[in-house]
Amino acid sequence: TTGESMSLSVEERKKLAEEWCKRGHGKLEQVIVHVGSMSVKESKELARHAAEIGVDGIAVISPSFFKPKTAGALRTFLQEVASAAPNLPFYFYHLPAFTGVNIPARDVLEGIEQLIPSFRGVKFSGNDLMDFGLCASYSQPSWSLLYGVDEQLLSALVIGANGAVGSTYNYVGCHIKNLMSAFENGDLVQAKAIQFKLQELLKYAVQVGFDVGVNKQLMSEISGLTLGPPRLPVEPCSSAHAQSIKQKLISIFA
Ligand SMILES: CC(=O)N[C@@H]([C@@H](O)[C@H](O)[C@H](O)CO)[C@@H](O)CC(=O)C(=O)O
Repeated sequence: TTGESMSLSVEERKKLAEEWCKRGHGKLEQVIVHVGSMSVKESKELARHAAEIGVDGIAVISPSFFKPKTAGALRTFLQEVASAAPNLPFYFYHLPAFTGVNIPARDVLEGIEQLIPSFRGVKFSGNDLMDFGLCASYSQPSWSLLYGVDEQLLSALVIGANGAVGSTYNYVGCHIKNLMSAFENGDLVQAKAIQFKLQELLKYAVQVGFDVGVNKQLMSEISGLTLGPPRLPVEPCSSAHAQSIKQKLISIFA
């Protein structure tokens, strides 16, 4: 997922983007690199680098230390970053739970297509489905509306999401693909059944403790790949903790 890139150094971020491009070639439909940062200068450097290595798009989260006070200020920040890679599809990444920036995404979109000709959509990771609906009705046909609250995906699909990016899709991705296909085929009974399963899993995970460190350990336990510990201040999660969530997942999605 994207948010974790904020804990990496610029050099690490560049290296990671290069590896994703290299290893994703022929396997992934698209590689979209997050280039947001507290420093607009650093963001522009990452955007230029992303263009050089041939990514398919870039996404940007709002700075969160000195927060933009208005939608206009945030748009100007995004415009400045986009100008460093004007030919790359550009996405605004709305992640209020982590940034603490609660400016409605719809306000950020106002007139953005004039300011950023490469603008191609939003990754919307907020809970506010009215704001998401307003983004969907403002959206242009060529834009992607990627929804990022996994437990609410079906509601967002109804309102206009045409894609999904979320942390749990690292291990329930195949079920979520089925949810999306069921929705496209008008099979709401099946779509709801899958959404309810994911909600049940997340209810359990939140009860026992669920954060980025837990999610990372869970990804390791499920994939069998050693992914390493999270970076401080995120605390590592024990194997036993992740295993209990894995067992729940197996029993729910069996
Ligand atoms: C606030 C948050 O962590 N949102 C997640 C969701 O995938 C979330 O983990 C999931 O819906 C469970 O609540 C993603 O949208 C964001 C994310 O994974 C990231 O970029 O780090």
